[in-house]
Amino acid sequence: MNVDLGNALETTPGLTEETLERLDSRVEAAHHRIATGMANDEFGYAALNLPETTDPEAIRAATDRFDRPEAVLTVGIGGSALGAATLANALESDVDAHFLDNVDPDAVDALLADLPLEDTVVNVVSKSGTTAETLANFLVVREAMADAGVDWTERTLVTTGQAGNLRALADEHDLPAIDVPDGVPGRFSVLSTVGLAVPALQGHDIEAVLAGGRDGMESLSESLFETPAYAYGAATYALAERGALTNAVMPYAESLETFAEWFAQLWAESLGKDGLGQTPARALGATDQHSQLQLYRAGPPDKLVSLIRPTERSATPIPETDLDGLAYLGGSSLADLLDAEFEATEASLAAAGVPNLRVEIDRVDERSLGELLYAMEAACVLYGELASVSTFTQPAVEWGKKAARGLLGGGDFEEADAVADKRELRIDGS
Ligand SMILES: O=P(O)(O)OC[C@H]1O[C@](O)(CO)[C@@H](O)[C@@H]1O
Repeated sequence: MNVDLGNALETTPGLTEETLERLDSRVEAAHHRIATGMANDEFGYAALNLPETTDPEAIRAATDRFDRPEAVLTVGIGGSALGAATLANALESDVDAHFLDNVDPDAVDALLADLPLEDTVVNVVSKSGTTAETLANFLVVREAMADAGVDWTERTLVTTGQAGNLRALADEHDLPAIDVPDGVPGRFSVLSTVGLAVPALQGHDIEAVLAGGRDGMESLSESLFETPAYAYGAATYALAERGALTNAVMPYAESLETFAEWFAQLWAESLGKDGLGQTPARALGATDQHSQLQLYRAGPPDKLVSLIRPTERSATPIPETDLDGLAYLGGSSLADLLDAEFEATEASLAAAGVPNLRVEIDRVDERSLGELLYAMEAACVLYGELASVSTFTQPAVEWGKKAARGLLGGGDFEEADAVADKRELRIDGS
């Protein structure tokens, strides 16, 4: 993996090599804080030890009993789903992976109607074991299994903490249960039991994913000039300090579209604190050149664009044609076209003075994905150290949870009362 900061120099907002040199002394201090946190397995920093502390055999001990199912349905939300979804949606498998990470009844009903429940493993994941969406969806899925004549206790795998409703359920029904790692917030848990059970069920090489994580771990150093993850974290931080309050993450690979969604939680939930943060916008190349690029290039100078691509991809030749004006495409490949568009978009943004960072991985495979995911986690931790925010907590999400629970009669919460006080200014349509 490599990171190229060249298109963030002399842009608006922009950096200089002197800025980065000065920042590197702060990166050194932040690295020592990170290294100490890792050495002591401190809350949050423990996530950066996962390539070493995750035991693939413990995962396989729980998943191997489900001999190559037709499908895996993960019931979880946020970090309990997005890591596994990133890996499942990036890698090919003949085991279909589905994710219920929302409580939209139409979507849930449609998915359950299509799933071969008799040959589906239901993978219920919740660190806390109390998340309303996850537990509600599980109850609905369990009833659908019963209605289909499927013994849910034979088709359900639980990944959860040592306490909580899911742990109690697993104990009561003797379900295969995998422990979530201690001290690791959900958004940092992809390189653990939380993110790797689905790839294991799909037959992917989870040891290679962890090896990629180790590649990222071994690259950590005292200098941003020697560590791609720190280069990315330091540059995004410094650009935010100069006004780039949006980070448009634009992978040029369909297989990395879900990665942008995973990144969005990691970046927003970790860094959005105390009035600070950098809004992750999800985009996809080349598609969003025909959608959001107009804003990125000609809108307010308040953003950076992260352009991500694999350097190796399949070719898919474009047939020769005598169609007027299109002959130039013939004989090239779709890969040639996509890479040309990547480089053209990069140059277009630079020409307009819009800072953009290039992140390249060798290919979209287990090891490269493991390194990319680890690197972005390390980049996020470094950014949080430089910004002096509490990277590993997410207190702001609790208000809404209490309000929703109160509205459903799940307790007496003043937040629910506040919902009733909503100011109205309605304009009614037809
Ligand atoms: O794994 P759990 O405890 O169900 O939490 C799911 C998600 O909800 C959050 O706690 C936010 O509400 C995320 O941080 C987490 O990834």
